Amino acid sequence: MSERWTTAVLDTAQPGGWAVARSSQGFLCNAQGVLFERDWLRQQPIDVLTEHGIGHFDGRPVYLLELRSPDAPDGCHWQGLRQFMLEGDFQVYRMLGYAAQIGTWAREHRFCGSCGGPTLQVPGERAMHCARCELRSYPRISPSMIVLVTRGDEVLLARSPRFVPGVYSTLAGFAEPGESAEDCLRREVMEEVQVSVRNIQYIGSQCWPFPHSMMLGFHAEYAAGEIVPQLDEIEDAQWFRIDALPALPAGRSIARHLIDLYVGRRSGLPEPVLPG
Ligand SMILES: NC(=O)c1ccc[n+]([C@@H]2O[C@H](COP(=O)([O-])OP(=O)(O)OC[C@H]3O[C@@H](n4cnc5c(N)ncnc54)[C@H](O)[C@@H]3O)[C@@H](O)[C@H]2O)c1
Ligand SMILES: [Mg+2]
Ligand SMILES: [Zn+2]
Repeated sequence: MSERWTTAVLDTAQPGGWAVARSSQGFLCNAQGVLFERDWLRQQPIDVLTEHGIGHFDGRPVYLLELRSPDAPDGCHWQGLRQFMLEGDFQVYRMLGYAAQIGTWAREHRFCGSCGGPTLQVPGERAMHCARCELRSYPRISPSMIVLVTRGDEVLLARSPRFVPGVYSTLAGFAEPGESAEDCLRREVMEEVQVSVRNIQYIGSQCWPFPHSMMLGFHAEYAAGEIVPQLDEIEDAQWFRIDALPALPAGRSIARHLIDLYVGRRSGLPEPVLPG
C-alpha cells in the first residue's frame, strides 16, 4: 500500500499545491478540512513568518505557512495538533505532526545559535544555513524513553499533575547526554518512583510531535523497591491489576500501546498494532 503522506523538501518558489497554515492556536481549518489551495491562501490577509515545502499528500505538493499571528480568514478556525492526534484521519495527523515540527524548528532557527546572524533555508535540504559562520541547523528531535514496568498481573502506572483528571500512564522521560536508552530508562524509573527494573525489552518507537519527541518504548520487569512518587513531577503512582485498570492515555499513543500489548499478551488476546 502506498503512503498517502510522504515528506520531501520542496522549492517554495514553485506555485500551486496545497498549503497548511499554523499559528500559536494550531492549524487553520475550514469546512473542507486543513488543506487549502496554496495560491488562494497566500492571497488572504494572513501574516506569513516563513514558508517551507514539506511533502506530498495523495501525490500533491504540500507547503507549510508558519504564521506570525492567529488572525484567521473568514469562515476558518484553528484546531490544535492534539485534537488531530485524538480523532480523524491518521495520515492527516502524521502530515500535521511533521508540519508542526518543521514550523517549530523554522520559528526557533531564524538566527544562528553560534554567531547570531540571520539564517536561510538550504535548497533541497531540511536545514537552515548561516552565511556568516557556515553553521547548519537541522530539525530538532528529542529522544525520550517510555516504559511499562510490570510485576506479573500488575502494571506500574503514574499520574503527572498535567494529565487529564483520573488518567494514569506509563513512565517517561527525556534522554540526557551520555546515556543509552536503557540508562535513561533506569534513571527515569528510579527518579520518578524509586523502583529498580530488570529484563528491559525494546517494543517500538513513535514520533511524538509535542513538540519534538522521539518515543522509544519498552517493557521492563519490576526488580526491587517501594513506590515513592517524585515530588512535583508525579502526583500519584500505583500498581494496577490488568483486570482493574484506571482511565488510560489516548488510543494512538505509544503509552497506550505498551499497556494494551502487555494486557493482550497476559490475557491471550490478539496483540494490538502500534499506529505509525
Ligand atoms: N506518546 C506517548 O505515549 C507519551 C507518553 C508520555 C510522555 N510522552 C512524552 O515524552 C516526553 C518526555 O516525558 P516527560 O514529560 O515525562 O519527561 P521528563 O520526565 O524528562 O520530565 C519533563 C521535564 O524535562 C525537562 N525537559 C523538557 N524538554 C526537554 C528536553 N528536550 N530534553 C531534556 N529535558 C527536557 C523539563 O524540565 C520538563 O519539565 C514528553 O515529550 C512527553 O510528551 C509521550
Ligand atoms: Mg516523566
Ligand atoms: Zn552563524
